[in-house]
Amino acid sequence: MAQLKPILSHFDPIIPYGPAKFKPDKTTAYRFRFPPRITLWSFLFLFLLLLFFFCSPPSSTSAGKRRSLQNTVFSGRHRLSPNWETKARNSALPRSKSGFSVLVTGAAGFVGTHVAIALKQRGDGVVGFDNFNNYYEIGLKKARKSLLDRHCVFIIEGDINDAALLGRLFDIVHFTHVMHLAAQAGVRYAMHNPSSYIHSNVNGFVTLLEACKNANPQPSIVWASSSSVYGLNSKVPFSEKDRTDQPASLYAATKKAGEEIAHAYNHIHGLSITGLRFFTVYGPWGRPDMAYYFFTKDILRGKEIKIFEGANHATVARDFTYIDDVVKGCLAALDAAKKSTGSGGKKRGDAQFKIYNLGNTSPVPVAKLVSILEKLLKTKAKKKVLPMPTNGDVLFTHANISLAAKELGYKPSTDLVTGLQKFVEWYLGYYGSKKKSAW
Ligand SMILES: O=C(O)[C@H]1O[C@H](OP(=O)(O)OP(=O)(O)OC[C@H]2O[C@@H](n3ccc(=O)[nH]c3=O)[C@H](O)[C@@H]2O)[C@H](O)[C@@H](O)[C@@H]1O
Repeated sequence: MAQLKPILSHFDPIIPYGPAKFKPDKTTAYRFRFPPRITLWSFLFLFLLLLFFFCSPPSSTSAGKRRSLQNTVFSGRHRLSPNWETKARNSALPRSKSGFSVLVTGAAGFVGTHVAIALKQRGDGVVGFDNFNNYYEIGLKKARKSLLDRHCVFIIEGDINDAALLGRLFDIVHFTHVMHLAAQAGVRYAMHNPSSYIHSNVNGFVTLLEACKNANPQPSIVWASSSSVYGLNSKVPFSEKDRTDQPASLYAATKKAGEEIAHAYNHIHGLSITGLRFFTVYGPWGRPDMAYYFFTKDILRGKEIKIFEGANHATVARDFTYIDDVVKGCLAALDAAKKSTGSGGKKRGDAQFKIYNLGNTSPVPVAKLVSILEKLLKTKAKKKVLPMPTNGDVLFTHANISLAAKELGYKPSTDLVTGLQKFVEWYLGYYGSKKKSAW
């Protein structure tokens, strides 16, 4: 019985352990009948059964515990397809012996979809992982999933906070690499839903790193940090050596926290970790919460768009980076990632720790972005110039990419006009083919 107390207390801390001081009121007391003997025996049997269930020792290996997930159809709030394990194993198989086996988190997201397809196309095995949350239209995420299906990339619907599911996944697939792109993105949304940033970018990241740490073999990790970590840094172009201790948004703060957490896991557990600071990535299959995307939608609808400017009419500019260039940077970072050194959750030697900027090195004012869109859409925008709200935005971003160029061979080659042209073509095709007008 001594063992039972803490277990029961876990389930219902209100249940008292000592004899209950239960005083039946008179109305119930007079109706009370002593139960028949058969009922008493049934209760006793049930009680012993429960006692056996709760007191039986837990499986000695974490793998044993996870095995119980094998036949689970639901994990958290997510629905797993009945044969998800077989599908994941198959999808993770590289075409050649030297190919990677990569887990791509956030695979139904913008960058995740592109990276997963690029990896598959070059012969690597890929398993996608995404929680399909409703931060923006789920229909777009489902459409990206269909695209992944067509490229034979299997995607698990799960949350990176689901430690049991991740543990089970790492048991059945020995991933060589993890491309971690699942995150709560968006700079301004952090004002509305701050906890979602902590949930995904801090808790979720730690849960994933724990799973990687415990995996045998440990995978090498490449993950998406953000240009926003430079915050109020005014030294341009932004170099990886510049200060990143002045975040201007909670989003930036959680990405910066991610970089520090990654360092701790690298230092303690021997995980090989590479962080990539993305600079305003745009392109086909992009994110509807980003300015270039909703500007396109609003220009076509004839709806007013707001163009922010700094104090004294200072220009607001971004180092917009085209998706194909970022994908090349991601793949190069995976290729350059050295192996993790830990095993059995313990560090066996120093492991690689890297951070790279992946930008375009040519900032463009937001007003210029709008004029390019106007030309491509052959429609005049209804513009309203407003002071930049103090909700997390920074005035400008500009990447110094010499480190990524030197160590990854990273060389962005798409200018904003070319990239936006590809985006607009995709946008018109995607929403046009849905037969219902998006504008
Ligand atoms: O590079 C990054 O690290 C970040 O890039 C983007 O953040 P942001 O550059 O702010 O991109 P948008 O939200 O698309 O904004 C682009 C520009 O348009 C401006 N803007 C935005 C909205 C608006 O109504 N008007 C307007 O002028 C913003 O001030 C900003 O200068 C992404 O949303 C982040 O998830 C990402 O991490």
